[in-house]
Formats: sequence, C-alpha cells, structure tokens
Amino acid sequence: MKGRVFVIGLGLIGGSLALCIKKEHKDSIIIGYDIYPEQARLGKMLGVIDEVADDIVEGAKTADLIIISAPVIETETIIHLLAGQSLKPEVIITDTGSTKRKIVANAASLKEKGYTFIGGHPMAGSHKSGVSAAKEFLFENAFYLFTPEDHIEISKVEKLKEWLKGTNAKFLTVTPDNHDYLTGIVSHFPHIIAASIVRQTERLAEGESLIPRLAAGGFRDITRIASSSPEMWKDILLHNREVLIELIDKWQEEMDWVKVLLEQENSEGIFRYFLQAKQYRDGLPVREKGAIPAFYDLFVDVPDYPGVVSEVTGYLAKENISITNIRILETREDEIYGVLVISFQTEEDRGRAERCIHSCSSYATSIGT
Ligand SMILES: NC(=O)c1ccc[n+]([C@@H]2O[C@H](COP(=O)([O-])OP(=O)(O)OC[C@H]3O[C@@H](n4cnc5c(N)ncnc54)[C@H](O)[C@@H]3O)[C@@H](O)[C@H]2O)c1
Ligand SMILES: O=C(O)C(=O)C[C@]1(C(=O)O)C=C[C@@H](O)C=C1
Repeated sequence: MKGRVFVIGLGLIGGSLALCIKKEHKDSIIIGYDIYPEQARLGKMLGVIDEVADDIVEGAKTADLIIISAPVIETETIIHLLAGQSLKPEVIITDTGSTKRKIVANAASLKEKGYTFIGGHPMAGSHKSGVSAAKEFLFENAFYLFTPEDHIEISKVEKLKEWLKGTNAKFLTVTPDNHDYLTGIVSHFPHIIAASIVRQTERLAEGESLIPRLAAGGFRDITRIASSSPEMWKDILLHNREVLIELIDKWQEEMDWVKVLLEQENSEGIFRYFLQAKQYRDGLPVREKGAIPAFYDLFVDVPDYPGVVSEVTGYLAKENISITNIRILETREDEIYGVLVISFQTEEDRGRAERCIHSCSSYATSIGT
C-alpha cells in the first residue's frame, strides 16, 4: 500500500510497527514523532522511520494512517489534540495501548469530527523500552486485538489490517470492556505480582548481602517483567483499576489458601496445588508467540576457555544463522565445561544451528524441554 504513516510515540512498539509496515509496504513513507526528539532522531538513524515530524500537528495533517504508541494516559491527550486538527477525511487513527475502555471512550471526540478511530493492542512486547529495542518480528504469531465500535465500517478495519499485515500477527476483535478484563488477568496483574516480589525481596535483603547474589534462575524468570517501564505501567494500572482491584482480592484468597495448606502441613494439598498449576501451564500454547513467547533455545556444552563464545557464534555467522540472545549458564568453579544457551527466532534456525555446530566442532548440544 502507498501512503503516509505517522507514528506518535516512537518507542519499542511504535518502532516495531514502523518496521513491520515498511517491510510489507515498501512505498509507504513513515513519519515519526516523539516527545523526546532524540528518540525520533535515533529512529531515523536506525532506519526505523523515513522522516521526523517536528510536532504532532505537522505529522498528522498529511497522514493516511496515524498510530498512537505512547503510554495510555498520554494517548488520551493525543486523541483530543488530533480531534482539534484538520486531518485527511479518510485517515485511520489507531493506538497500541495496553488498555482499551478509557481510550475508546475518549475517542468519541474523534467520532464527533467524523474521523475513524480503531482501538488496537498488539499482545506482544518486552520489558525493554525505546526505539533502539524495536524489532520487526516482535509480533509474529502474537494476537493483535482490535476494539472497533459498531459505527466503524468493516472496510476501514480491513484496511487497517492490510496496513498491519507485516506484523504476521493473529487479528482478533473484542469489546473494550472484555479486552481490559482479559488483559487484566493475563498481563496487567502478573506485572503487579512481579514488581511486588522484587519489592519484598529488596526489603528483606537489607542486612542480608547474600540475597541479591542468590536471586538467580527462578527469581529472574518470574520477575523479568518487573524491569518494564514504570511510566507505562503507572498509566495501565490507573486505567484498569476496577478489574485489578478485583483480581487483588482473588489473589489474597489464593494466598490465604496456601497459608492454610502450610499451617495444616497438608502434604497432599500442597502437591495438588503445584500439580494443578503445572498441568495448566504446560497445556498453554508454547510454540506460538502469544500466551507464552516461543524461546527456541539451544544448549551447547563448551569447554570453559576465553574465546569459545566467539568461536561458536563465528560458525553460525558463516552459515548466516541469526541469533536473538546468548548467555552462559553459571557453572561450578571446578568444572572445565560450561553451557552456552543460544536463542533463535525460529525452530528451523535452531535446527540449522545444531547441524552447523555438529559439523564444525565436537561440542554436544541439546534442545532441552
Ligand atoms: N512494552 C510492551 O510490552 C507493550 C506491548 C503492547 C502494547 N504496549 C503499549 O504500547 C504503548 C507504547 O509502549 P512502548 O513499550 O513502546 O513504550 P516505550 O516507552 O518504548 O515508548 C513510548 C514512547 O512514547 C513517547 N511518548 C510519551 N508521551 C508522549 C507524547 N505525549 N507524545 C509523543 N510521544 C510520547 C515516549 O517518549 C516513548 O519514546 C503503550 O501504550 C503500551 O501500553 C506496550
Ligand atoms: O513480554 C513482556 O515483557 C510483556 O510484558 C509483554 C506484554 C504482556 O504482558 O504480555 C506487556 C504489555 C502489553 O500490553 C502486551 C504484552
């Protein structure tokens, strides 16, 4: 498709969408604006956008598609600002906010002016912020939720989906209320829990210097999202407070139940508690992005000597196999072998990497579970 796409808020999500749109629609022109001009300039330098707009008014007036990708309370303000502008009559305005009820309610000001607003939420992301973290494959196979109101023509929704085709996401339509209820459970509430575990640990670590050093594997897995942007999460919590207050009550009941099991030394009950959680969690779709992101990890047993990481990555580079992450599992000091964990975007890449490492070295590999 041809046209001018204006991204307001050029961070992780805005930048990633810009990359997806450019990949699919090579003739489009992507204009970016960020309240921090250095973000937009960096976006241009990284090739994420084609042009930088000096302000929202300038970028919006010639746009065919406007994507608001700022924190959700900022999004409300931007919607009202846009409603006061003279935009192209056929422009489509969408957002990427993690909440939808209040945003869609605020978009009444756009409807009054005859502009089309379709609420959107790509259900994939990261704890990282900023345009430098943008990735064109961020949304692959993830759900992309839309909340169009009844008066929105289907052809407009189809056009928006066409613009966003390069995300390779699975589009789904829900109501704004249902959206906030569902994401409250699977996204917003877990972020509160992650932050609360970290805060409790920090409090208890006072005078216990071993605590931060011991906080490894399990702690890091469950608290990764506590490193997310406080600005973004402050807005999300304020927007979805009713749903979250209810979930906190339910969580307190859950903790009371665990406390009872412990007080009773109820071995069978504790076993069943973990078994039920394991069965449900193991049944979630892990190979697809969405509920749980896909991690195509390859474990490589390597001798513990300097240069081994560049040796292995060198083999992969020669075969043009791209990696998304690499880390070394901590090993015992007396061991001469370490484990390199290399993550790939696809299962196919991981298979190629495994074959490549076998043909270039004698290192054992495993794909884990
Ligand atoms: N991070 C995620 O995992 C994720 C996933 C899906 C949706 N979202 C939603 O997408 C939106 C963007 O999140 P992100 O992760 O890209 O955050 P981010 O912090 O990486 O980017 C947001 C950008 O918006 C800019 N900004 C703030 N106020 C602005 C304003 N008034 N005008 C213009 N720019 C402004 C910030 O400077 C920043 O560069 C949020 O609404 C968030 O709820 C986030
Ligand atoms: O992977 C992460 O770090 C995320 O937190 C992504 C996540 C989520 O909760 O799943 C966060 C907020 C968004 O609105 C959508 C996705």
